[in-house]
Amino acid sequence: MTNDNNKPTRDSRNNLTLPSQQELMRILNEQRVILDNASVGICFILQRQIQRCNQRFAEIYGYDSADQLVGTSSEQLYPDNLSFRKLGVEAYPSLARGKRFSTELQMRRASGKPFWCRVTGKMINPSSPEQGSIWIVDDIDQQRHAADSLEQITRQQQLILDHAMVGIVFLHNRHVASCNRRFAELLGYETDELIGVSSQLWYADKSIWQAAGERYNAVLSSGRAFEAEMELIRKDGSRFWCDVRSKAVDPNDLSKGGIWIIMDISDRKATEAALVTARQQLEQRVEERTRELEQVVSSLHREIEERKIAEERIRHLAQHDSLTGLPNRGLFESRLQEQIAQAETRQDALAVLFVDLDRFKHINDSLGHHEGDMLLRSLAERLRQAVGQQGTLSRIGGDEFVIMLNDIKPRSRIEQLIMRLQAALVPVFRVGVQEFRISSSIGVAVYPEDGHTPQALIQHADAAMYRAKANGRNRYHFYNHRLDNEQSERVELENALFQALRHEEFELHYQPQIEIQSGRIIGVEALIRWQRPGHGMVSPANFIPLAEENGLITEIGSWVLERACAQLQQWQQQGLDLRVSVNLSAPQLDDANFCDKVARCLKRYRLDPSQLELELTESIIMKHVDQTIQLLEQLDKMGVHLSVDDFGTGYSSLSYLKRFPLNKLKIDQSFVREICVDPDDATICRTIISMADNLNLTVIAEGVEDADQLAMLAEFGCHQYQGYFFSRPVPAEQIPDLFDNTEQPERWNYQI
Ligand SMILES: Nc1nc2c(ncn2[C@@H]2O[C@@H]3COP(=O)(O)O[C@H]4[C@@H](O)[C@H](n5cnc6c(=O)[nH]c(N)nc65)O[C@@H]4COP(=O)(O)O[C@H]3[C@H]2O)c(=O)[nH]1
Repeated sequence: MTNDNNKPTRDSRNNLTLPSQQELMRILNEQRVILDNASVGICFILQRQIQRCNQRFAEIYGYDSADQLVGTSSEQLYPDNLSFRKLGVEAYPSLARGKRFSTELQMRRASGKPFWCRVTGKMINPSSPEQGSIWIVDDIDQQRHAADSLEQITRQQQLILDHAMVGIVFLHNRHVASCNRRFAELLGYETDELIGVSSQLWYADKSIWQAAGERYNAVLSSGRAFEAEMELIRKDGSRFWCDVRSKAVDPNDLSKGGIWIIMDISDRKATEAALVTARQQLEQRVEERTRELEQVVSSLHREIEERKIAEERIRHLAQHDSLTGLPNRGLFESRLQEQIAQAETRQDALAVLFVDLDRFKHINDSLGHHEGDMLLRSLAERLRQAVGQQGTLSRIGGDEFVIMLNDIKPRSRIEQLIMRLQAALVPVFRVGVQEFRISSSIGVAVYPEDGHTPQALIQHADAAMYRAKANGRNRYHFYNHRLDNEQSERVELENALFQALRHEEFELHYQPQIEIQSGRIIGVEALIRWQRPGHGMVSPANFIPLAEENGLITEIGSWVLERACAQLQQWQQQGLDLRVSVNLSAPQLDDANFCDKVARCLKRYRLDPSQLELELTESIIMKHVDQTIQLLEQLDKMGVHLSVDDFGTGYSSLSYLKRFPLNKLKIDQSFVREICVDPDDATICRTIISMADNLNLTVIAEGVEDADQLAMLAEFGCHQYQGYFFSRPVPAEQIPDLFDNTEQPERWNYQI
C-alpha cells in the first residue's frame, strides 16, 4: 500500500505495509516517464560512474541516447580533470551533510565544446556515500552567454558613463538613482554623496526647483526630450551654467524616472557673454564711428553748402552792388550784350536809360555815411518799383543808375518809363528828421541807331543825361550825335584842367566885402579864374565840380590858399587892412594835414590868423559832423575865421550850427536876388539875419546887385554884403583902387 505520495504506509496496528510487485512496476513506469520528459538532465552516479540518466541529460551533453553514457565515467563530462576534481572537493562537504549542492560551472559536451550548466547534487544516503548521488543538470549556456553579454554591455555602458565628458544622472522621483563621475564632479561632490539625494540640492531654492520640475515634467510626459540651459549650484555655493537634456524612461509613468545629461556650458556662456559684450562694443564703436562719419558727412555737406552759399554770395557780390543789391555794371553789360544779340536776330530795338540824381552829391555830403546809404537804398527801391518787370535796373556809380528797356514798341514806352521814374521820385525822402526832394536827369540811347555795344549805348545815354542836366534839373534827353562833341569836350576839359596848374593858367580875382553900416571894405573873397588857352576865361562853376570829382581840387585849393595869403601879405605891406575869404571844397577837409597846411601858410606870410576866413558850404559842414567839428575847433583855436557859404540852401538848422565854432553866415544870393519882389525870400533873409544875431554871428549877403536889395538887407539888420552893386570880382591889383572909392560912403553904405 502506498499513499498518494507512493510512500509505504502503516496499517491500523502501525505495521509497515510494502507495495506489491505490480504496484512497484507502475511506480517505476511513472518515474521513467517523468525522467524521460523532464526538461532538466537527471543522472544517478555511483563511484563516479554514470549509473543511469535521462534522455535530456544525454541531449545536454550532446549524446544521442542515455545508453551512450550509462557505465561511463562522469569525468568525461568535465572540460578537464582539474575541474572534475574541483567540483568533487567543493560539493562533498555539503553532500556529506545531506544537503543539496548547487553550482554553475562549465562542463563539456560530447563534441568537446564547453558549456555552462547549473548542477544540483544530492546524496542518496549521506550516511552511506557508497550508495551514490543524484545530479540534476540544467543547460544554462545560452542564459550565461546572454548574461555575460549583458554584463559586458553594462560594463561598457558604465565605462562610457564613468568617462563621459558630460554629467549623467538617473533620477527616480527626482532623487539620484545613479550618476557618473562627471556629474558629481560638475556639482563638486563625490559620487557616493549624491546617491539617493533630492535634485533640489543643485537648485538655488525650492521654488526654482519646483518651477523647473513643472517645466520639464510637462515636456517629458509628452514623450519629448527636455532641453534647457540652467544655472545650477555647486556644493561650494558657486553657480554654473549648463546645458540640460532629459528623457523619461516611461513618458506615461514619470515615477520610473529619467536620464539627465548635463553639460557645463560656463565657458560657452562666458564666451557668448564675451561675444555679446564684444558685439555690443563693436556695435557701439560702429555706431560711434557711424555717428562720427555722419557728423563728418553732415559737416562736409554743411561746408559744401556754406561754400556754395559763399560762392553764390561771391558771385552775387561780384555781379551786384552791395548797397542796393542791384546788378552792377559788369552784370548789366553782359545782360545788355545778350539782349543786343537777341534784338539783332529779331531785328528789334532796345533802349538804355542813364539816370543821374540831381544835386545828390550835395545832399549826400550833408548826410552822414550811414544816412547817405539809407537814402540811396530807398532811392534805388523806388526806381526798382518804377521799372518793374519791364527792364533791368543797375547801379553803376554813386548816384548813377542805368536801365535796359527791351520792349520799346511803340517808342512812347520809353517816355512812359521816364514819367514813372520821375513820378517815383516826387514824394519826399525822409532820413531821420530830415526831408529831401530829389529829382533825376535821364539820358536815353537806343539800339541800334545810337550804338551796337553795351559800352557805346551806356556812354551815349550818359552823354544824353549830361545834356538833360545842363538843360535844368528833372529833365530827360535822347542821344544824338551832337552830344558826342559835348562829351568829348568834357573829356578835353578834364585833361586841360590837369595841365592848368602846371602851366599856371589859374589866377585869383577878389570881390570886396563891405560893412553896411560904415560902407567900408572889410575884406575880399578870393575867387578862382582859369585863363584857358584858346578858350578865354572859364567860370569856376564849370570846372570846380569837375575838379572835385577827379580829386584835383585838393591841389587847386592849396594853390588858392597860398596865393590868397601871399596877396594879403602884399596888401598889408601896402597898408590895406582887410581879411581874405577863401572857398573850401569837401575833399580838402579830408586831408589830415589841412590844419597844418593852413598854419604853415599863415606863418610863411606872417599873417594874423584872424585875417584869413575860410568859407565852407553847409553840406561840407554837415558831412562827418564829429570830424568836422574837431577840425573847425582846431582852426578856431588858431584864430582863423570860419564862414558858412550859401547859407539857406542846405539842410542845417541854425540851432544845429550852434555846435560849430562859426563866425559868419553868408546868405545865399538866390534869396537876395528876389528879396525885393518875393516876400518869401525877404522873410528868409530877415529870419536868417535875426537868428544869426541871436547866435552872435556876423551876417553877410552875397549877390547884391542894386541899392534896393542893399536897402532891404540893411533894414533887416544885415551886417555886410558883397555883389556887383559894389564890385564884380576883380584882379588883385584893382583892390587898392576900390579902397580909394570908399571915400564916398553914401554910395556903398546904407545908414539906417
Ligand atoms: N549874379 C551875381 N553873381 C555874383 C554877384 N556877386 C558875386 N557873384 C558871383 O557869385 C559867386 C560867389 O561865389 P560862391 O558862392 O562862393 O560860388 C563860387 C564858389 O563856390 C566856386 N569857387 C570860386 N572860386 C573858388 C575857389 O577858389 N575854391 C573853391 N573851392 N571854389 C571856388 O565857384 C563858385 C562860382 O564862382 P564865380 O563864378 O566866381 O561866382 C561868384 C561871384 O562871381 C552878383 O552880384 N550877382
